[in-house]
Amino acid sequence: MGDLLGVAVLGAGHMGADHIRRLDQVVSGARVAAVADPDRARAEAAVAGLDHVTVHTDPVAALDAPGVAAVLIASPAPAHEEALLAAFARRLPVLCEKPMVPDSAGALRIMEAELGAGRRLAQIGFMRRYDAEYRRLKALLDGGRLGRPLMLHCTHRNVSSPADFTSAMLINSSVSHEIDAARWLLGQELTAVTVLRPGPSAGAPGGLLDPQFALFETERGALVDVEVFVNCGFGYQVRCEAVCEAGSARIGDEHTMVVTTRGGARQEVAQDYLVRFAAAYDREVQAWVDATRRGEVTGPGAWDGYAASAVAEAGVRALETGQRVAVDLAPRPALYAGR
Ligand SMILES: NC(=O)C1=CN([C@@H]2O[C@H](COP(=O)(O)OP(=O)(O)OC[C@H]3O[C@@H](n4cnc5c(N)ncnc54)[C@H](O)[C@@H]3O)[C@@H](O)[C@H]2O)C=CC1
Ligand SMILES: O=C1[C@@H](O)[C@H](O)[C@@H](O)[C@H](O)[C@H]1O
Repeated sequence: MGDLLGVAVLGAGHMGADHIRRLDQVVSGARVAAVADPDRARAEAAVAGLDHVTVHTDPVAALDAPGVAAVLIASPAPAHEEALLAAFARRLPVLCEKPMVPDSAGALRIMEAELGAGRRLAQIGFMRRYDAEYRRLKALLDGGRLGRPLMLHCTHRNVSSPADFTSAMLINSSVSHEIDAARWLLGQELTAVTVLRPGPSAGAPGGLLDPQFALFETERGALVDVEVFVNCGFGYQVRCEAVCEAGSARIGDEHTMVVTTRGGARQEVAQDYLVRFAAAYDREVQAWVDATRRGEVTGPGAWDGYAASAVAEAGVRALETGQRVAVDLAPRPALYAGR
């Protein structure tokens, strides 16, 4: 047990509990050493049957628990900044669920703290970079066979949204995935955003502006559009089509079983991200554990978390004002060069 990476998991809700199961049963080289959740019963339930795990209601106490050498943050986004800063103060490497923080000022504080630590410590949970389909698309675009990418058409649908979901969260929680994926796929920063919305769906909880349609501009003239619809009621659908000068490529069509019976065929549709992206989360956490054990950070980092927060913040302003909003990105520190 001594040579396994001891991980403190902060937050034992949907993602935290799933990551605890993953660390315990799927990933090699790590173990859950501590868990923290203000809801103690939830934390205890998430680690039931695991040995040598301490349970805390205070996340900072979990960082100081015996055997903790790394941290996985799966608390709600407003709690991420405090947890990241506490981890950095202890030089603990972190895998932090997206969004890194909800606002760009908080994201700048995170980068400053990491720069103060003198080395990269944080990986942000943009798991699409570990999804097999997204990786194929990235390799195809990088290979140049399709020519210069002109547009990405993206769809992001959830069956339903959590009770506390706000109209801003369609952008800074849900679309944060497309913001990161577009930056990564195109190798470009996003420079401006416009958000339109049809009349809300009858399926949207009162007051929620759902669906929305975001249009991003990039630094080298590409366009990225995203339909986000978090109470569509019928399926978890995440699609992306790249349209390039010499061809197009599309990922995310249902990749599940097709059952044909007399007179018709029926195709399954995933109902949530834990199913659609199960393998991506597995690869993401294994890659993080492996890199952490080597003393490295190889995945999307604090710069990517910052860029996503800054673009999302502009997107929320675009939603609220109905205007096109330019993204104001700080200069990229040398620590994050080339990523
Ligand atoms: N990568 C992905 O596809 C997904 C990422 N997420 C992200 O994961 C994070 C958690 O989301 P969910 O698990 O869906 O939320 P959740 O609401 O199911 O669970 C959050 C848990 O954190 C606990 N908590 C609240 N404050 C805390 C604190 N200060 N320290 C420790 N725990 C605290 C809550 O009691 C709750 O048990 C969010 O950042 C969210 O954006 C969520 C869903 C999918
Ligand atoms: O990250 C996620 C959630 O937080 C978000 O609320 C969902 O819209 C996304 O599909 C899921 O991947």
